[in-house]
Amino acid sequence: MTQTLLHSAQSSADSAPRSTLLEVRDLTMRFGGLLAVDSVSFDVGPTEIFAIIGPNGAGKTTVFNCIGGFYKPTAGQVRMAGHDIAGLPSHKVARHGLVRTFQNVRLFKQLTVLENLLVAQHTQVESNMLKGLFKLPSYRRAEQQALERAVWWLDFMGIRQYANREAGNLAYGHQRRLEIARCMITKPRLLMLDEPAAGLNPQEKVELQQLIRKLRDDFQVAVLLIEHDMSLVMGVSERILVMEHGKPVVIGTPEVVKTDPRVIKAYLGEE
Ligand SMILES: Nc1ncnc2c1ncn2[C@@H]1O[C@H](COP(=O)(O)OP(=O)(O)OP(=O)(O)O)[C@@H](O)[C@H]1O
Repeated sequence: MTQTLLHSAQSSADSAPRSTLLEVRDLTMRFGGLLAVDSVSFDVGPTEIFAIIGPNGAGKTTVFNCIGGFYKPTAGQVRMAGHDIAGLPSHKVARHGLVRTFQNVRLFKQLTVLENLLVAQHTQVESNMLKGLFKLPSYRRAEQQALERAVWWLDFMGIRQYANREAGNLAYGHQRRLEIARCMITKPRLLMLDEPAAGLNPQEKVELQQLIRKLRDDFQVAVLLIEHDMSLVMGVSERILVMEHGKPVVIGTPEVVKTDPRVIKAYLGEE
C-alpha cells in the first residue's frame, strides 16, 4: 500500500474542520475526600499539539482518565467534536475518534507485533460471523486491507523487521512505537499520549518529538499529551496547561508558560 493511498484513507476519516475538537469544561473528579481534579477547563484544536504538565499528583492522569472513559467525572463536561462523551466507557469514546496510550505500555505481550495491530482493527474489519464463516469476498478483502495497513504502520514506525516477534520481547522504545501505531491504525482524531517519553533514551526522545509532529502533519490528528520531560514538552507543544493540586495554574504557549512566575514556582522551579 502506498503512503498516498493510506494518507487519503486516514484523512477521509476527518470531517469538516472545526476550531475546537475537544472541549473540557469545569472537569472535576473527587475520590472520597480528595479533590484530584478541581474545575479544569481547556480546549484542544483539530490539529493542535497540547500538553498537560504539573508536579506528581497534580491530577494530570486523572484528567486523562476522565476524558478517555476510564473514570466517570464527578462534575463537568467533556465534548468531542460537539458530542458529549463525559462518563462514556472507553470503547464508546474511541468511536468518537479519541484513543490513548498508557504510562506503562499496554500491549498484548504474548501476541506478535503484527497481531497487535490486527487486533486493534477488529472493530473496523467486517467481522460479521456468517461472512467470516463462509469467507465471503468482502470479508477476505477487509482482512487483506487490515493486514496491509498493519504492515504499513510497522514500516512507518521502523519496526517491520520485528513483525513476528512477541510484543513483550521488543525493546522498550519499540514497544512504545507499537503502542502508538496501535492507536493510529484506528484513524483517531485525537491521540492522547500518557508520558510517552518515560523510559526512552535521549536519542529516542528526539525521535519521539519528530514522530509526534509527523503524525499531526501527515494525518491531521490532534495530540494531547502528559509529559514530565520539559525539553520534549517545550519542543513539541503549541499550548500547555499547567496543573497543581488538581487546579489549572495557567494555559499558554511554551514561551508564556516558561516565563510565568506561578509556573516557575509550582513546577519549573523544581527542575
Ligand atoms: N483511583 C484513585 N483513587 C484514589 N485516589 C486517586 C486515584 N487516582 C488518582 N488518585 C489521586 O489523585 C491525585 C492525582 O493523581 P494523578 O495520578 O492524576 O496525578 P498526576 O498529575 O498524573 O501524577 P503523576 O505525574 O505522578 O502521574 C493524587 O493524589 C492521587 O493519589
